[in-house]
Amino acid sequence: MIEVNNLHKSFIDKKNKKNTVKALDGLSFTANDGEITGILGPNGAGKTTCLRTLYGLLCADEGFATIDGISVTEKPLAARAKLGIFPDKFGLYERLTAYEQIDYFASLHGMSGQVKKQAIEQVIQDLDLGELAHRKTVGFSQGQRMKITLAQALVHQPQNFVLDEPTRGLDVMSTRILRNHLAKFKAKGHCILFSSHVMQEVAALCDRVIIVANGKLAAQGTPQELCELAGESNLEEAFVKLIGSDEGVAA
Ligand SMILES: Nc1ncnc2c1ncn2[C@@H]1O[C@H](COP(=O)(O)OP(=O)(O)OP(=O)(O)O)[C@@H](O)[C@H]1O
Repeated sequence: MIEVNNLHKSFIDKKNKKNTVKALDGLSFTANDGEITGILGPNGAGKTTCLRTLYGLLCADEGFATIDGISVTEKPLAARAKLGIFPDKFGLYERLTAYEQIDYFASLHGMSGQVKKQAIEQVIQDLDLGELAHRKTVGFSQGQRMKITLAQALVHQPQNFVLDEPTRGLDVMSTRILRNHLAKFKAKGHCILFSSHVMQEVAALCDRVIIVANGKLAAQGTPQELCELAGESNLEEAFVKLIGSDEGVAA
């Protein structure tokens, strides 16, 4: 379970240090086990800032976040051990093979010996990476890169999984593979939190949707509840009504 409580984060404009940008302004929500929770918001709403705070890349000015009850600031390593991360920007070490890349991340999570070997083989099998496993990752397609990133996020079998716009740049087949995996993790009782501004994806996948605008919670509920709340028949119209603008909306 992931809990975000009253998160505040401002950035100082590097050119004009008197200017600050408020990225998070008291954001709170919970993402439960056995559910896919979507963070939906227009460009600049604070989605990535929130997720970066969860995985310890940013430190909130105020408020706190916990992963399975563990504070991400007080016990960052213990919190990270419970978390698989699919970040907004991902790179592969192109001199390594896919297997070596996954192995490296498994080692970073403290795995070793036979346990590590079995975990790598399991994730390679689960994500159908057999043919790619011993190729160097240089030249991998976007979908292949996505799968390796997914494998390195999952190799330590985390209970919670955070993804920042995971389907960007993916074709239909890769998007379907990713969606199927998210549905499988959900069925096994994992907590999945992902950000998006693609309405169809959120409506199709999410049990609950957190709508963020200007760094705050604008509304939350099932896609159906949000439509009812806004008095609209589809999530896109409901979203526009609930945030009071159509800026940054992707259909
Ligand atoms: N390192 C930074 N320095 C300055 N401003 C930042 C920084 N990171 C984020 N911001 C600002 O904080 C606000 C929230 O940005 P964030 O990337 O969290 O939004 P987002 O909801 O993920 O947007 P998008 O959908 O466009 O990816 C924006 O105004 C952004 O310009």
